[in-house]
Amino acid sequence: MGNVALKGINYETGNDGRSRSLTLGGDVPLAERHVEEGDNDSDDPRGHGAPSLPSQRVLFVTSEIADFVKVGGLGDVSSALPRALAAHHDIRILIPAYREVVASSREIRHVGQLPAHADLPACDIGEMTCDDGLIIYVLLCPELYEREGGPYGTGPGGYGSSGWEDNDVRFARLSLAAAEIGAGHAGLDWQPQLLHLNDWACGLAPAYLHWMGRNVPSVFTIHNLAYQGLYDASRCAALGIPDSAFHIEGVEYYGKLSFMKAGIVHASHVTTVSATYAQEITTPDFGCGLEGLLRCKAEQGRLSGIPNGIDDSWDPRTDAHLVQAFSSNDWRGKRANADYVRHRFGLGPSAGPLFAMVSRMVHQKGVDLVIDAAPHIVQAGGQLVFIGKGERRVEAQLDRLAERYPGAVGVYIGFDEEEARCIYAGSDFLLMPSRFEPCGLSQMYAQRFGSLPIAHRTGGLADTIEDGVTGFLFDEVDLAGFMQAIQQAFSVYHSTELFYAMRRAAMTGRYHWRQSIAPYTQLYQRISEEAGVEARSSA
Ligand SMILES: Nc1ncnc2c1ncn2[C@@H]1O[C@H](COP(=O)(O)OP(=O)(O)O[C@H]2O[C@H](CO)[C@@H](O)[C@H](O)[C@H]2O)[C@@H](O)[C@H]1O
Repeated sequence: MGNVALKGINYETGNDGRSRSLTLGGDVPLAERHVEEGDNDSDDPRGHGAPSLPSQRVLFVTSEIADFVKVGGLGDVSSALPRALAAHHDIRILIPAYREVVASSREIRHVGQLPAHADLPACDIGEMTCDDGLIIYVLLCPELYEREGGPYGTGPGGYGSSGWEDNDVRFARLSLAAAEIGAGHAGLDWQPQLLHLNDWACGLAPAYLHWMGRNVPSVFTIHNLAYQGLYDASRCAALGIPDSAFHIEGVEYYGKLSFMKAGIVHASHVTTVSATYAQEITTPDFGCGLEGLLRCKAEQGRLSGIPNGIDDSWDPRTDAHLVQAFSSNDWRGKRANADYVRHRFGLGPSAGPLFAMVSRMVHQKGVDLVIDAAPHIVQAGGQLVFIGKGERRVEAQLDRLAERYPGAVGVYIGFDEEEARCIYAGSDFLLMPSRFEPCGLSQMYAQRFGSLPIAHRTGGLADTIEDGVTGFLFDEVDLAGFMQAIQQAFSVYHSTELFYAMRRAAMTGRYHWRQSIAPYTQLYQRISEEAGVEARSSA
């Protein structure tokens, strides 16, 4: 057995070359992990401790889904979470019929129709069935959704509401369609018992149900509170929002109409995607002006955090996107991916660590800090690759960085899932100094692929990274704090045994969607029972 230590962490190597354990301070086990390949998933398809509660008919409403259109993490969640929940529920999805959806080779059967309402046009509902049986309802309205460009606009809008000029109409139409399906008004032969709505683009759905006088329970999940869907108050009439709703207890946010606030106010329950972010958004630093309302929801027991997971496709042993598969028993594939990434990004061969950033390039993600840290990383013998899309100014800064450090910094401005997977697989460290991070999927993907995240201790990053065990966390979002964590990463990198122990620990992270089935099932059950009680008492 070997034994090395860094900052209070003792590391023991097992004789069999497979079992490892990490302890803090040498005494108290912080995380004892027996690293066996393949032990990270439960055999129980219904999930860890999934309760034997009744199955529900759920309509999962989203503005992006990785099967067709993905801007960021919401696309991944929309593709994976309903599939995990389908083990226990009759769950179907509603998305706008974007150009990519209509152009896909899947058959779309027309199954429903919705009339115009205020300035929201009439539309049809199509149904498509995925290979795995998942049913997706698509909202057919070519004038709103069939366009060249992203789901929110052509620019660096991210989840923003300010991309396409008619985004208020586009996503009010989606919200109203969800409400109409929920109310049984769409002519479908299927009616959900509850709606599961995601982010600002679906925020008006529970509000429309409320204005219709329909008691359909709903979960509203906040993936990112910073994007709120704010519009001029004068747009209310066009969107079919009653005048009486425009007040501080309703959809008004400092004189504007807020889709996000509508969802929070009117949904039966609000969730967000990690326990820490659920707490953070009740404070002024993270609440984006909605902290008072969210605190109130929390006090009523109507705000909770259910962490995201990752799906089976993120497995370095089987991922066909990788240059070569690998596992914690065989690192040759990891090295082959690193060679590919270095070549692909024009970097020279190096014995130093490869740092990566895979991200929407926006202020939230702290890319400015990474740009400031880059010269220090290069000077210390590291290399850096960036893949991302976002604010034009940031993209230009990244291009300049690559020009300044040829052979040491590589940049790809764009979105490419396959390259992103190779980068997770090939890199040694993932940089994620996010100012806030509701959950974050990238750090989980990186861990799974043996790349240690270096991240700000916030939101889901704080919940999914064990500092010094499965990655590195720093407390203040400033260059000094970030650099300290980077320096720690360098010293771990040069302490080979510890580095490989951390890699192995990171790769066994138990972040699977199956773990979300039980908490969502309990929540669905609770809000359905409450809605039933309410209906009986008002009958
Ligand atoms: N250029 C590129 N090419 C290819 N892939 C790229 C890419 N840029 C980013 N990605 C991918 O986009 C996804 C990003 O997901 P994250 O959850 O990390 O952040 P995001 O801020 O988008 O999500 C928001 O919603 C999710 C879901 O709830 C929360 O986890 C998160 O905290 C919140 O900010 C990952 O799958 C990543 O690999």
